[in-house]
This record gives sequence, structure tokens and C-alpha cells, in this order.
Amino acid sequence: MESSPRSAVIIIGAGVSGLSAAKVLAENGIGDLLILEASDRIGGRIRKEKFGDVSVELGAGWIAGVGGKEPNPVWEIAAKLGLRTCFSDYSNARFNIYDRSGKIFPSGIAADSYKKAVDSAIQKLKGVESNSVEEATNRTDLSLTPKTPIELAIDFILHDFEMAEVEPISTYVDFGEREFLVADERGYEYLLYKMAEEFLFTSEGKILDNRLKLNKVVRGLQHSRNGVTVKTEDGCVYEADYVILSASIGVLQSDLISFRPPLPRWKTEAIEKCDVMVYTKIFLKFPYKFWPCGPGKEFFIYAHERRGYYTFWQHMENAYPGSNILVVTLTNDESKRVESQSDEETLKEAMVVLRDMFGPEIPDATDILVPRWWNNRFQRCSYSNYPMISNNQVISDIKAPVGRIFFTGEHTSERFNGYVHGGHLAGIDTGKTVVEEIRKDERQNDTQNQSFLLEPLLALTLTQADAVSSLHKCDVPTQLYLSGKLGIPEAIL
Ligand SMILES: Cc1cc2nc3c(=O)[nH]c(=O)nc-3n(C[C@H](O)[C@H](O)[C@H](O)COP(=O)(O)OP(=O)(O)OC[C@H]3O[C@@H](n4cnc5c(N)ncnc54)[C@H](O)[C@@H]3O)c2cc1C
Repeated sequence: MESSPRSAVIIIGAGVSGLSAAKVLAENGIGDLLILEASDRIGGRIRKEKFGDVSVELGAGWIAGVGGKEPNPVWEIAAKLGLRTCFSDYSNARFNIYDRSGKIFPSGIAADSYKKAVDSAIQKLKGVESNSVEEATNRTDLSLTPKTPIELAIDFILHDFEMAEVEPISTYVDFGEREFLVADERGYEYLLYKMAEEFLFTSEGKILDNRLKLNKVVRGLQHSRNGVTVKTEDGCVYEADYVILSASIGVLQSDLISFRPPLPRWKTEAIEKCDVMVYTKIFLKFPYKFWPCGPGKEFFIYAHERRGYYTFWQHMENAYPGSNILVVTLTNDESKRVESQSDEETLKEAMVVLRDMFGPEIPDATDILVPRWWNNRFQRCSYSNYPMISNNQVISDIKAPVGRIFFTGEHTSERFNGYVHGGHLAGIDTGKTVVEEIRKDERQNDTQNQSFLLEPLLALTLTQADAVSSLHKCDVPTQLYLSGKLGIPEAIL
């Protein structure tokens, strides 16, 4: 059984937030930290995989929030590292809406429908009455009459809102609204390896085992005023003064980690109130490309009566020319449905959809990749999804510490939940808070030591000479006392 010395801080999870917190601690001289990661890698929801001849991003793919007044720190790190990216504007998708017979909506109508649908959907999501949207979205006779373009567009918008993290738009403007797709063989995760290299890896690139332990699934946290005991699935026990827990909101809602004493009610209620979003990118490889390319054609939409049914498509020609890869994104129920079936079934469904759009003669896909974020017990979601007009109290309760356990992760970011930069900033914030706590403890210990030393002094009425000689016996530099730093009353000295 492994037993490690007590750490100042244990960080649970090596995603962007956990690593950002660790970096802050290390930079502030708290070297006595240990990261326990459940999986066999660092990165969490930032993950690349080889597919065909290129690297595809199973999790985060875009650096979002770029081009505004304030620099997005993730964009800055990416630029410094020379991470290859390409501008990607999915709002163009509204001009490329295919119906089931492969007809593309005339762009004028599609654009007009889109605008109306966005306005109405925003009204609806804000809780403002909007009869036309109510009518359109609550229709029950779908099988009888086909949906009109406006109804299909509304479906798309609602799907789009779910996909793009429903976040108050006003908080988004600081960093800007441009989005860049990571198109680098080293993957988005390269950013994390570089961020962690100074404190997690040796100069030969080997993991520092006293700092990071992989395949350590934390199952129990026992906490008291004095510290936290962390138990892992393989029976190991670790002790720390503080814990930073960066597991996703989906994990917090599951029973993977138990707390003793249990988390207070305000905390569990806040955790339950946060919706989780499941978002799945399915990658399909083809022998050649049969879809339109060129400006404004990167994204296209399949308008189907069933909302979210293989709706949102993207080709990867801009990122990797000649890769012949299409990506289709699914959300929530559709994601869960697809995760639970075989990849062969998913491939068949996707091919029917593509043949609706592009005709029967298109070639079969030669390969498929279906990530499973929902069924991954270390994730149980793609990201947090607070309601449009979110209750700040919920977010601050999710973030608030319980005793010596501090919570971090994208879901604790008030301004950028759901994003990589949200996770990064949350980690920095939590790291700084824990550094402050440690400093407070140090000051308190100093004061306690001081009163421990002072007690005998105060009990006896000493002359200055006696006091000094008594201090010498305690092995404390007399200088410190005489300079008054520890607050010995003048009268004694
Ligand atoms: C499909 C998808 C697409 C996305 N697209 C974008 C995008 O384009 N742009 C963008 O900005 N963001 C995007 N995101 C969101 C972004 O990936 C996340 O917001 C961010 O990576 C979350 O980082 P984190 O550190 O909070 O959590 P995570 O990355 O999940 O890190 C938490 C870590 O904790 C570990 N862990 C969990 N439980 C335990 C346990 N019991 N014991 C030990 N370790 C544990 C996990 O294995 C994980 O490594 C996307 C996410 C997904 C899934």
C-alpha cells in the first residue's frame, strides 16, 4: 500500500483548471503539492486523437472569445507557443441549410428565418411571451404537416443555443466573439503540457511522480478542521492540509466521490441545479470529398423534423486540407442515444442523412470516431450549462469552499463557464485563494508559537536580562524579539 507524506495541497484532476491552480501554487513557492488524476493522461476535456492522418479534437476544439478589448489568456498562450489555428465562423451555417430532399434553402429566406428565429428564441429563453415562437415550438402535429423553414430554423437555433453554452451574452464581450479552430498536430493539449512542464516533468520529459499520479481515482474525501484525507479506488490514502477538487459538474452530480462529513445542503442543492450539457463530435472519414467547399461553406445544417438529429455539420478542409473528414455534432438526448449504440449503427444513420443531402451516389465513410463523454465516469458531461439568465448565487455556491476543500473547474467560472479559458481562469483564481489560506495559516502558526514563547515570560515578572536569557534558551534569535517584531510589550524588555 502506497503511503505518501502529507502534502500542503492535493489537486484532484489534471485538466486545464487543475493544472492552472497547480501552476499558481508552484509559482508561489508551494512546491509541496500533489495532483491525483483518474485517467491515464493529463488534459481532461482537452483531448486529441489520431484519426485518418490528422489529429482531431474530441473535446475542446475552438479557442473562443478572441478579438475583444481584453486579451483572452488562452489565446495569448496559444499565440506564444505558435499553436496553429484557423478562423472558423459557424454563423455561416445559416446559409447552408439542407432539407431532407437535399434542397438548400434559398439563402435569403434562410437568413431571414434565422434572424427572426434568433430574436424569437432569445425572447422565449428570457421568458418573454412570444406567441409565434410558442406556436412554432410547441406544435404537436409534426407528423401531419411538414415544418416550415422558420420552424426548422427555430429548431436549429434552440439546438445551437444548447451547443454554444447558454451564457449571458453581455459577459462574453470582454474577450471578443471570434473563434479559432485549433488545427495543430500537437493538439490543443500541447498548451497544457507546456503550461505544466516546469513543475510536472523532468528535463527529459518524465513525469515527476511526487507531483502527479495518474490512474488515481479519488473515491472519498474525509475532511476536518485540520486537513483532508483522500482515498483512492486502489486503496491508497493521502493526507493534505487543503484539497482543490476540479472534477466536472457531471462528476459532482454522480456518486463517484463521497464526502465525510457530507457536503452541506446549500452545496448539494447548487450542484444539482446546474444543468449539464452533453455535446458529441462524430468524425467520419471518406475516400474523397463530395461536399461543397470554399468561402462560407465550412458548416452546413441538416433540417430534420427531429430536433438535433445529425443537424450540425462541418468539413475539416480548412483545418486539414485533403483530410476528407466530416464532423457532425449532436447534443444531449441525441448524444446519449448515440453513445449507447454501436459505432456501426451510428455510421449507418449518418450515411442516410448525408445521402438525403448529397444524393445516393456518395461513397461510404471508411472510418468513424464517436467520443463518449457522457458514459465516461470521470466526465459525465461535456460542460456546465447554466440557464440563460443564470442565478449568480448558484454559481457562487458551486464555487464556495467547504472547510478545507476548494472547488474549481469551468463550472465555477462566473463569466466563462463551459470554456477552456473559463477553466483556466477558475484554476488561477482557486490557486490564489488557497495560497492566501496557506499564508494565513503560516501567520497564525507564527502567532501561536509566539504566545507559546511568551506565556512563561508573562507568568514570571522578568527583568529585561532574564527575558533575553530565557529567549536564548528557546533558541529564537533575540534580535527578532528586541526589534519588537513579535510584539513583546516594551515593559518586559
Ligand atoms: C466535446 C466538447 C467540446 C468542447 N468544445 C469547446 C471549445 O470548442 N472551446 C472551449 O473553450 N471549450 C470547449 N469545451 C469545454 C472545455 O473542454 C472545458 O470547459 C474544459 O476543458 C474543462 O476543464 P476543467 O479543468 O474544468 O475540467 P476537466 O478537463 O474535465 O478536468 C477534470 C479532470 O478531473 C479528472 N477527474 C474526474 N474525477 C476524478 C476523480 N474522482 N479522481 C481523480 N481525477 C478525477 C478528470 O479525469 C479530468 O482529467 C468542450 C468540451 C467538450 C467535452
